[in-house]
This record gives sequence, C-alpha cells and structure tokens, in this order.
Amino acid sequence: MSWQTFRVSSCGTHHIKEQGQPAYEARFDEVLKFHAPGLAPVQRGGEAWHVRCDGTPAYRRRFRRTFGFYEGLAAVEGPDGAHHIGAEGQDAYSEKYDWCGNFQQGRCTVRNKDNTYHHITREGVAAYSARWCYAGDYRDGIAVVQAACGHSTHVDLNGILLHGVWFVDLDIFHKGYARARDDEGWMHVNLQGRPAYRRRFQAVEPFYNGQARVERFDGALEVIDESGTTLVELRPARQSEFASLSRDMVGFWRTQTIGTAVSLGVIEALPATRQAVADRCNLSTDGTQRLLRALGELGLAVQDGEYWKLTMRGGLLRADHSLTLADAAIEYAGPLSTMWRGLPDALRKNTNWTAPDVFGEVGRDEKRRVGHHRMLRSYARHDYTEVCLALGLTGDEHIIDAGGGVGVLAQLILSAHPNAEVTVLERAEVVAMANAVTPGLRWRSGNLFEPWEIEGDAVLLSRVLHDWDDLDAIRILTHARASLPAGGRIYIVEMLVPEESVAGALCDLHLLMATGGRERSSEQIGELLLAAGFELSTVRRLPALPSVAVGVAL
Ligand SMILES: C[S@@+](CC[C@H](N)C(=O)[O-])C[C@H]1O[C@@H](n2cnc3c(N)ncnc32)[C@H](O)[C@@H]1O
Repeated sequence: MSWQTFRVSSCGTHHIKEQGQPAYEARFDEVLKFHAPGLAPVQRGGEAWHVRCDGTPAYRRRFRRTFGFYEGLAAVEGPDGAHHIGAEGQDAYSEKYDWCGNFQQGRCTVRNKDNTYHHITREGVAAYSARWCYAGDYRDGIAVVQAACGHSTHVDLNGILLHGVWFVDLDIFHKGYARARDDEGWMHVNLQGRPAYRRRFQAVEPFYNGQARVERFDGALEVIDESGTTLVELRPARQSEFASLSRDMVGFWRTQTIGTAVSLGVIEALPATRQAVADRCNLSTDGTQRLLRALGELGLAVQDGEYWKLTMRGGLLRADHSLTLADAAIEYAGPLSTMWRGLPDALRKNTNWTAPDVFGEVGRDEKRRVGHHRMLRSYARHDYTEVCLALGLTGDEHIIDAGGGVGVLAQLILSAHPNAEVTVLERAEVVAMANAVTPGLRWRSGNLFEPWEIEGDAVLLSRVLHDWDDLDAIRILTHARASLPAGGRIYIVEMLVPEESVAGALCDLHLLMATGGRERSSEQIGELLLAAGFELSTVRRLPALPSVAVGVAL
C-alpha cells in the first residue's frame, strides 16, 4: 500500500486513498498526515499514538499527543513532558522537555522547563551550551535564535553565531537572503548579516527568482530586485507622504506632552479620576482632561470608567520604576530641547557656535545632576545586560571604567566576575553622589583630559567617546593608553553606525547638540584608536543599541 498518496479525510477522522475511498476501517477523533516510515499520528478518547497504513497501531504505548515522524523520530507529549520516539514507540533518549519540535538536519528545537529554548541532537543531547529566549528550525544548516532582550541572530549547527549581527526580527535564509528587521524597518540581509540594499520597508517577502514583493511605509506595494531597485509598482501609496511628513514635523508635541505630564506630577497621580488628578496637581479640570486624553493617544494612559490609569508603557515614566524614564522625559522636554534650537548655528560654515558644557551644567545643578544620572542609569540598566559577555574578560583583571557614571556597568561586571577589580574614574561631583558599594568596586575622582595616574589591565569607555569630537576623543584615548601596558585592552561600548545606511543619524545630531560629540562607525573608531596607540582588534555587535569595539594597546 502506498501511504505516500494517502490524504486526511475531510472529516479528519481517517485517511483516504487517491480515489477517495477509506484507507482502512478504523475511525479516530483526529488523524494527521502520514510521514516516512509510513506512520501517522492519531488520537481517540484522550489517547494518542501512531498507526500504520492499514490503521493498526504501530506500538502498544499511548501518549497525550503525537506528531509526525521527521528524520525517523516523532515528537510525543506524555504526563512527564515532551520527547521523541522511534518507529517502534521506543524513547529516542531519556530527557523530557516542556515542548519539542521536529528534527530537521539532525537538530530539533526544544523548550526547557524554565521556558528557555535550545537545539538537541538525535541523541537528545544539547547541540551547544547556550540557552535562548526562542530557537527556530534549521534550514541549510542555519537557524534563527532570539536572545532575552528580544533581538535575533543566525547560528550554525553548533550554535556558533553566523555573522554576529542582531536584528529586531529575523527569518531563516531562503536562496541566500533572509528577511530581517532593524529599527528602521524590514529588509533582506545576506549570509554576512549585511543589508542587501539601503532601503527599509513595512514588510518584505522572500526573494523568488531574484525578485521580492515588498510593502513600503506609505502602504504602496512593489516588486524589487536584489539591489532594492523598484521593478514594478503593484499598488499606490495608501498614506500620503504629506501626512507622514506632517507627523514627523510635530514630533515635539510628543516630547512636550510627556515631559509636562511628568513635571506636573500627573504620572505619579495615576490611577485617579480626572478631578483627583486636577486637585492633586493644581491644574484646571479642562486642562487635566486634555492632557489625560493626549496621554491616552500616546498609549501612556487609558480611561477605565471614571478612572485614568497608566498603561505598561506609561509605567516606565513612574519615578519608582527600575528603568524609569521620568528624568529623561524632563531632560528631553527641557534643557535638551533648548540645546536643539542651536542646530542651524551648529551646522553653519564658519560658525561661532560652541557645544554646550553639558557635564559642567549638570555638575553645577544638584537637582539636575541627580535626575541626569538616574536617566543614564536607566539607559545603562536597559542596554548593558549583554555587554559583560561580549567583553570576554578572563575575570581577574583590573578594569578602569573611565566616565563610568554611577557604576551600573561596573557592578554588572563585578557580579559576573567577582574576582575582577573595577575603578570608576569620574568627575568629583559624580563620585560624591554615587553610592554603589560592591566588593572590588573603587571610585576615583579625576578628569578624563588630565593624566589619570592610575594603571589597569583594561580600560572601559562606555558611551564616553561619542560625547566628544575627534581631537578630544584622541586626548581621552591617549590617557587611556598611558594607563595600560602593551597588549592591554580597551573596550569602547557605544552605538556603532553602519557606513552603508543612515541608521543612527538622528542620534548623531543629538550628540552634536548636547555635547559636541558624534556617533561613529567601527572604521572611524579604529582610526581614533590608531591615533592614540591602539589597534582595533574586534567588533562585537550586541542585541541592544550599543556594540563593543575592542582595541589592543600597541
Ligand atoms: C554619557 S555618560 C556615560 C556614563 C556611563 N559610562 C554609561 O555608559 O552609562 C558620560 C560620563 O562621562 C563623565 N564625564 C564627562 N566629562 C568627564 C571628565 N572630564 N572627566 C571625567 N568624567 C567625565 C560624565 O560625568 C558622565 O558620567
């Protein structure tokens, strides 16, 4: 009997032959397709097993659920978890998982009891030691894995990162290209993780004989080739460029609404009725209603009967949130908005414009200093969770964390490497304010632009170089070099902008206006390092915004 031609009947209770006649007499609650070696999953009365092509059981065991055979093994679910069985119903291995996928290319995705995912071999052994937030099936020896922060990358059959580039969303390769999404939108990337073209889209389909259908952000549908060039327009734009440009131009409405809601105390007053918010914050009833409705439009608050309450997103603006953005909201709506007004002057030829001394301003104003460093703390807590691993420390180094703020990264390093020593070199008023006390953590007041008078095995500059122009950045790096022996390492942790796309360009303008600094590519960082006596050795792209550029002292 040729089970290859069997189909599931329309009622789903049995299989039928090519001409539509039943393949056997038995009936089940549900059956699934036949797979090699000629077995199909069936279910009846809460029990599941596999049947041969004559409808008889392939073995005596019963499970809660059974799935199709792939590469000779089938996933089954029993009372103690999920695993794989062979064609005789025998266990393929002893381990039990929370969930099992199907074998493809000798690998299978499984979910552990702690909700992490990884791939196993046919022997039920982990194919590598990493555990992921999600892991997809292999195709052509490559799978997509998702890190805890939500970003995804490609790994090979041994779990080794294929290109080390992380994306907001990612698909498996199809004819040499994978669909990938970064902060700008969807695109196609090649096996090196590099975008095939500069454009970004609302959605893209896989390439089909060199062409792919894509949806633009304005809703238009088109077909592009592998260089991103439009070949055919299939549907015109739904949303006009006029409307989308208008929305971008009033971005400051959002900045000011959020900053105002925080500074007036409205965020802290919720949940409450409109009148209670008005009374507590000393606002007019009409004004309160209008502000609450605007917070609603921004997805920060919702009305529930008489009450207004914060959404999960709005909760990030509360002062007691561990990642609070309350201080950032006030900084962006206040001093930073004022600084941005100087943009035309900053861009002019032969300009008299000079960058503000933001660290001096913050240092002189105690209230702003506390808020400013709480803001930096939130960004560090959010962005630096994966940095420690990427540093590749041996664990017994003395690291100088220059411009280390209130020590968030220093503490992350020390909890990962309790035998390491980290000295945070900071402005005196920041050292006086920082209250972190951790074994191995030392504080040192000093100036990045004067000799550091301290020696270490490695220097860490996290979000420091991007605050300065090239000359100042080289001055800082030169002092770093003087603190290290030949062969000592320097870790530059900040956003590295890709040379081939415009990603990070608004952040770059922000740095110009806030500190006179700039975002740089890894090539530009390499040039600065060389000018100060270092050689760029590796660049590690992380799931979060910052990357790690590693330099070695020459
Ligand atoms: C953007 S923050 C980065 C803080 C921290 N490394 C992080 O990644 O969150 C820059 C830091 O450099 C410090 N800084 C600025 N100028 C400095 C100077 N001349 N000497 C020492 N530290 C300085 C600031 O106080 C601030 O904490």
